[in-house]
Amino acid sequence: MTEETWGQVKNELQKSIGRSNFTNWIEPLVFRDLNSGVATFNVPTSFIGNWVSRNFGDQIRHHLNKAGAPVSRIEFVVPTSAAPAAQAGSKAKGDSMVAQQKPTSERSVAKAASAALRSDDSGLPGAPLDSRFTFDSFVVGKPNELAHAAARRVAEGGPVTFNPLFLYGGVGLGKTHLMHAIAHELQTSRPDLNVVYLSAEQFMYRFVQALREKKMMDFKSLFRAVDVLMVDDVQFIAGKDSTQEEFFHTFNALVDQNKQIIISADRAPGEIKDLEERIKSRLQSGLVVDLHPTDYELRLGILQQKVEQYRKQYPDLVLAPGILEFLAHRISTNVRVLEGALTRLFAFASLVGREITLDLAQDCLADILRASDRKITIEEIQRKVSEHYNIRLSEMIGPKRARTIARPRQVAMYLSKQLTSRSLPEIGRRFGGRDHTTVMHGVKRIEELKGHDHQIAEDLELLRRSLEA
Ligand SMILES: Nc1ncnc2c1ncn2[C@@H]1O[C@H](COP(=O)(O)OP(=O)(O)OP(=O)(O)O)[C@@H](O)[C@H]1O
Repeated sequence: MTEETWGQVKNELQKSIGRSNFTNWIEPLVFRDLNSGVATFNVPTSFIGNWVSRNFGDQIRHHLNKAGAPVSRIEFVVPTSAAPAAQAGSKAKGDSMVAQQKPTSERSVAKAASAALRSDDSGLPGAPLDSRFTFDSFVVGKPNELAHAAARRVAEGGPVTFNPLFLYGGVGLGKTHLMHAIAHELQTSRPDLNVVYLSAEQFMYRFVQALREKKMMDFKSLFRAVDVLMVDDVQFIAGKDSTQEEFFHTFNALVDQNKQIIISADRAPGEIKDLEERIKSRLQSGLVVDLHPTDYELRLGILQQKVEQYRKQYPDLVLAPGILEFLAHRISTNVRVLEGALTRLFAFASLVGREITLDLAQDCLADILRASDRKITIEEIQRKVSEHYNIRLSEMIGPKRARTIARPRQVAMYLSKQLTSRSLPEIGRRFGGRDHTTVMHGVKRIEELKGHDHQIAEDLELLRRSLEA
């Protein structure tokens, strides 16, 4: 990749993210080199690197690939001579921040936070939205239909019926996408509303900054003037006592004014460790919906949609039959990985000017395919089995011995033994600390039943297929 390509990409980025974002976040990046698919940029501070990685990483990669640079990952490096600055937290989506600097001081957190506050034109506390995350580009399938329907309802901007809307699910399953989609929709249909989206991490930075600069009143009034507040990845504030406290007050103030709140996390409120009980119960008081792991059909739908998008720019793209089915089958980790695989495949094919065949896909995605080799977890088994028999997950691992609970529990134990490499004691531990002999007994019982009880045999087959999908 040349300086010129980066120049072109910068022009594209300016169009898609707006001038202010561009000046704050993209202009400070200095292209260093491109090696084995990794594009490296110098950044003045790790805060900027983390922010860019989180908020614009996918877009930068997308435009680089479009401009013909085969980039699968982006790294941001703070040159050692640069002054130490803030660490914006460790979570960088896909792309990474290579920190070559001293640890964070509180002062630098405050500095970083003030950069964050300046990040939008309006002076409001929101973070930038990704223009690609809309309802139109969100593919709906069984695993996410409820979350999608709830998000749609909130996006209508009508009277607040459930508050908060709490969306949870594993990495890369579309929580951020749905939240941005709600924000886009509301910005168009209800421009009068003050809609604010930010991550829990950003909430904390702003809070810390306000404390240090003795501007708590400003902070409070800024957040209390919001009509719709969306906080992404709320698990981040677990264990951070004063941030939790402030979050709780903000939350209550907004709910009291009947303002809509939307929260996301990687797990259900009750399962977030080190989160105060009163916050957990507040978070549970509205509608809690989860995004289930993708199934084969949803993955295929997402891939088809991405190809359609891509075809608009590259009408000559030739895909051999069965490629998308192959990818949907083999890459079941998360949607981000699936998208990354497709982007890499397109970039590679356009670089070498070849049709995308199964061989090419296997070759160019070998590492992703290896890493995605399906690993079924006991938690997934417990969840699927509870759903199948319509019992609660807590009952599955709880003490009840009634047949209606004990049988599904034994089925889940049996499947855990069959489909994972966990030992009997390990399985016992995951089932509410049961002894390995209990697990052994459960597994044997199901083996026996399977031989003559058709219903059980059918249940097992169905569950196995859905777990391996
Ligand atoms: N149903 C879907 N249709 C289309 N794209 C999707 C869908 N689900 C996820 N994606 C895409 O997958 C990528 C990851 O999604 P997103 O960032 O929303 O995940 P997340 O649940 O917020 O993950 P994390 O826990 O890492 O924050 C995005 O590019 C998003 O557009």
